[in-house]
Amino acid sequence: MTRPVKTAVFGTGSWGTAFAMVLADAGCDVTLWGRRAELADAINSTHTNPDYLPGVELPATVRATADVAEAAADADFTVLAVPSQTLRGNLAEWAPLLAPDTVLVSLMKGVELGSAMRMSEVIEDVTKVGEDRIAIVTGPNLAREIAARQPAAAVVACRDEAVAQRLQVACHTPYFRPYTNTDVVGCELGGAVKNVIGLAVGIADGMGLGDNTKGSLITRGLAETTRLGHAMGADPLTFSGLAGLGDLVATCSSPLSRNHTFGTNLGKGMTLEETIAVTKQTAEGVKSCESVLDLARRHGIDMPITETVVGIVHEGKPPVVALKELMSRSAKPERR
Ligand SMILES: NC(=O)C1=CN([C@@H]2O[C@H](COP(=O)(O)OP(=O)(O)OC[C@H]3O[C@@H](n4cnc5c(N)ncnc54)[C@H](O)[C@@H]3O)[C@@H](O)[C@H]2O)C=CC1
Ligand SMILES: O=C(CO)COP(=O)(O)O
Repeated sequence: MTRPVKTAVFGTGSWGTAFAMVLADAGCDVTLWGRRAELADAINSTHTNPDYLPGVELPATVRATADVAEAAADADFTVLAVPSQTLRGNLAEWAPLLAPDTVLVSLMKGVELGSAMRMSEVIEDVTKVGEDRIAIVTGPNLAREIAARQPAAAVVACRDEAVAQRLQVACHTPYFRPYTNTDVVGCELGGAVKNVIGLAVGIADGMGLGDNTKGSLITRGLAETTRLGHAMGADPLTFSGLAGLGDLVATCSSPLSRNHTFGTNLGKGMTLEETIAVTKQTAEGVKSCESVLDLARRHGIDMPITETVVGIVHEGKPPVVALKELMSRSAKPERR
C-alpha cells in the first residue's frame, strides 16, 4: 500500500491554516508549523485556530507543532505561508532541516524589499534547490472563504509540469479546483501586484468613489501588471487567468481582503500609523508596492497606479492629490 502524501505547512496564519485544511481534505498527511507552542497546542486540542481562523473546525488529521524538524521530516511538499518579508530569514533557519527531495511550495504574494525578488527566487537563493522543485499556489483564494469550503479555483505553477501535476492532485478537493501552469513568473507577479491594485481600489472605496473608478483601476492595474510581466518574460495571457484577473477581482471586491481594507482605511483619512495599528494580519501590498515599483524601474516599465499607491502609503501624499495627478497624466492609446 502506498503511504499518503506527506506535507508540512510553515505558517499558522489564516492562509497557512486554511491551506492545511485543503491538503487534509485532499487526503494528505499534514503537519502545520507555527512559531508559538501555545497556538500549536490549541490547534491540536481544539481542532481550531482561535487566533487566525476562529470558529472554523479543522480536520482532526491536521497536526500542529512548533518544532521545525518534526514538521519538515519526510515531507513530499513543504508549503511556505509566512509574510514575504520574513521568508529569507525563516528559510535560512529551516533549510538544513528540510527533507532532501521535498518540493518547496510558496503560498506568498509579495516581492522582497531591496532585492526585488519574487518568493520563488528567494527560495532558490536561500535553499539552492532548483526551480524544478519550487512551486507556487495562487489565485482568488480568500482564506476565510476557502475555510468555509466555498468553491474556488486556483493555479499551481511550477517550471516542471509533472511536479505541478503532483501538487495539483495533492490539493484537489470538491471545493478547491487547482489548474496547472508553467509560467511561474506570471503567476507569481499576478499575485503580488494585485495586492497593490487592491490597495488602490480600497483607497478609492474609502474616498467614496464608485464602480466606474473601481472598474478603471482594476483594468488599468491589470494592464500595468501585464506590461511588467511581459518585460520579465511572463506570458501575457497568464494575467487574464486566475492568477491575474481572477485574484484581482476577488481582492478588489472583498471586505475580507486585508489589502483592500487597508486601502479603504487610508482612503477614509486614517494615517499610515493608525491603519497599521488596526491591521492585525499581513497586508503584503503595503511593503511590496515599493518592491514592485523597484522592479518596474529596473525593467523600464511605467506603472502609474503602483506609483500612486507608493505616493499615498509611503510618501504621505493625500489621496485626493495623488488621484488628481494620476488622472492628469498625458492622454495615450489604450494598449500601452
Ligand atoms: N489570507 C489569505 O486570504 C491569503 C493569503 N495569501 C498570502 O499568504 C501569505 C501569508 O498570509 P496569511 O496567512 O494570510 O497571513 P497572516 O497574517 O494571517 O499570518 C502570518 C503568519 O506568519 C507568522 N509570522 C509573522 N511573522 C513571522 C516571522 N517573523 N517568522 C515566522 N513566522 C511569522 C504569523 O505568526 C502567522 O502565523 C501572504 O503572503 C499572503 O499574501 C495568499 C492567498 C490568500
Ligand atoms: O490573496 C488573497 C486572496 O487570493 C488575500 O488577499 P489579502 O492578503 O488582501 O487578504
